Formats: sequence, C-alpha cells, structure tokens
Amino acid sequence: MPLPGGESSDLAIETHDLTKRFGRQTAVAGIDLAVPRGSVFGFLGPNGSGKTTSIRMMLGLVSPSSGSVRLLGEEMPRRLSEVLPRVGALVEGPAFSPFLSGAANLRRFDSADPLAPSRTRGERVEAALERVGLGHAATKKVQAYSLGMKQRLGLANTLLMPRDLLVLDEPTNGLDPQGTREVRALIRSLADSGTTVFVSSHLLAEIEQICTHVGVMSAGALVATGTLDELRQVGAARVVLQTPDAADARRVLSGLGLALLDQTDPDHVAASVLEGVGGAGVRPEAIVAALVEAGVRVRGFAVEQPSLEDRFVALTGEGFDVVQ
Ligand SMILES: Nc1ncnc2c1ncn2[C@@H]1O[C@H](COP(=O)(O)OP(=O)(O)OP(=O)(O)O)[C@@H](O)[C@H]1O
Repeated sequence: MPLPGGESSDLAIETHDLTKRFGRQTAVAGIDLAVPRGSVFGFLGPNGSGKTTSIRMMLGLVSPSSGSVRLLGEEMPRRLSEVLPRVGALVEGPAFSPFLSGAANLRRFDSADPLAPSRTRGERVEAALERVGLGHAATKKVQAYSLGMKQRLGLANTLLMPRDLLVLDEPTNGLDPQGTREVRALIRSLADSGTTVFVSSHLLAEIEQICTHVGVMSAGALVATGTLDELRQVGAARVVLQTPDAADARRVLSGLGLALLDQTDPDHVAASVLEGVGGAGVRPEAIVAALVEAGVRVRGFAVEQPSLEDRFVALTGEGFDVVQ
C-alpha cells in the first residue's frame, strides 16, 4: 500500500508493514519503522532477527514481499535513483580490490558516482580516510588490511560525499574496543553535522551511548521502538526490601497493590512498583511509611530501575544470542 505523501517529511526512514519472506520463512514480519530526521537510530536485535534483510529492503537491494518504504520522504524503490545519492550505506562490505591501495579503491568507487566531482576527488578521498583513522594506511594495498581496517575503509567509502542519511549495518564488526570507540565518535560527529544515522547492531552496549532512538527486532518483528528514554521507562521499577518480617512485609506490599516477585532469600522481599497499580506507581516513601506503620522492621530498602539491557533481554526473549 503506498504511503500518503506530505506527512512523512520529518522522517528519514519510514516503513509500513514491511515484510520479507524467503520461501516459507518470514525474515521480516510487517515492521513499521519511523526514523526521525536528525536522529541516531539504533536498530538492535540478535543475529538472524531480520535487521540486514530490513536494511536491504530499505535500500532497494532486495524487494519486499509486501509493505512499503519511504527514504527521505520519497517512495522506494520508485524514486531510488533520486534518493540514493543522498544516502551513504555500509551493508555488506563493498567489493574492494585487494591489489589496490585503500585510496585507489576509494578513487575507483568515487569515479563510478556520476554526481561526485572529479576535481575534488583526491582531497575528498584523503579527508574520508583521515576521518576513519586510515590516513596512515592510504597507500597500503587492501590485501594487507586487517578486518577492522577494511571495515573502516567501507565507512570511508560512505563519507566521500555529503549525505543526508547514513545506513550502517553492524559498522563495528571486526573492530577492537578502540576502533569501536572511534566509530562511535565518528557517528556522533556525523549526527552533530545534521546527518541522520541508522545503525544496526546485535550489541546494545556498543551503540547505546550514541543513540537517540532505538528499534528492537526479535524473530523478524519490531518488538519495541521509541526514544531511549521511552524505552527505559517501559520497564517496571522494583523495590527490594530486607527484613526479618517477610510475611508481614508481603501483606503490606500486596495491600498497596504491588506485584510480589519470586524471592529465594527468606529475608528479602521484592516487589514490582509499577505492575498492579495501573502504571501509576507507588512512591517509595509511601511504601516505607506503610511498612513502618505495620511494624515491619526495615533493614534495607532499595528502588531498582531495570537496565536497558534487562529490557532488551526481556523483549527479545533470548537476549542477544542467536535466534534459530
Ligand atoms: N537470501 C536469503 N535466503 C533465505 N533466507 C535468508 C536470506 N537472507 C536472510 N535469510 C534469513 O532471514 C533471517 C533474517 O536474517 P538477517 O540477515 O536479516 O538477520 P540479521 O538480524 O541481520 O542477522 P545478522 O546480524 O546475523 O546479519 C535469517 O533466518 C536468515 O537465515
């Protein structure tokens, strides 16, 4: 179904019911993505959850079984040739010639871009290599590059021309921690200069620090999406109480409408603050007051917010392990 025009100008990527089936397997099951312009959007999910297939559909590299995509407000793949020059993509590593240097490879890719001015090619190649930390290896043959260096060269290739949108599929693959930090800094600086960055990863910790928005994939479905803060707030905070009067404490907490959580330690009582009270929550000080009033001896009291990692593990079921 084509998307109505006009209303999506504030979105860099918009998909509607996007689906891809391979034979009897549904790799992507009707996802609705909305990636705001100017955002750094983390597309997260375990291996095999459908991230690459979604990205390939967005970029017109594979056709959807059903559903639609708009990139930078334009309908895809109908407007592919107009849109793609404004989009830098690192999906599967570009086919670099191993016998040419990094710089020569980039010059070759750049000369295949009809919109790239040859006059500035040399300086643009140099700047892109510098930007990804490969300035020192510009004249080295690619066959002598490490996996991480090839990954950086792929990134440099997306930076040869100014882009409105960058789509990076697992850009930190093959990079060491220092390389991962550098890619994060690069993404941040690109975002600061106004580029929307859509970045996939199976590692939350790797991109959590730079994302403004997140979409979480699990087994082909988009199971959560929103700003990082929104996602953090969905999880229920819980209180953990240490007391010798566990039975009384449980009664008080239940009476406040809190959902008691399973507890193995007899001196500890844990309860979910948000569940069971219509999402409104019960303030911690009200809980303590009720416990004290009921004569419960409170030896320890803590409010624990679920980490984003907890949230993702809950959403994807199997955490970030391989989905079969
Ligand atoms: N060309 C294809 N033919 C058949 N099945 C495919 C094809 N491409 C992907 N799949 C299947 O679709 C599912 C989703 O794969 P996809 O590569 O999109 O996941 P992913 O989240 O990007 O994982 P990874 O991080 O491992 O690349 C997998 O089960 C995969 O085996």
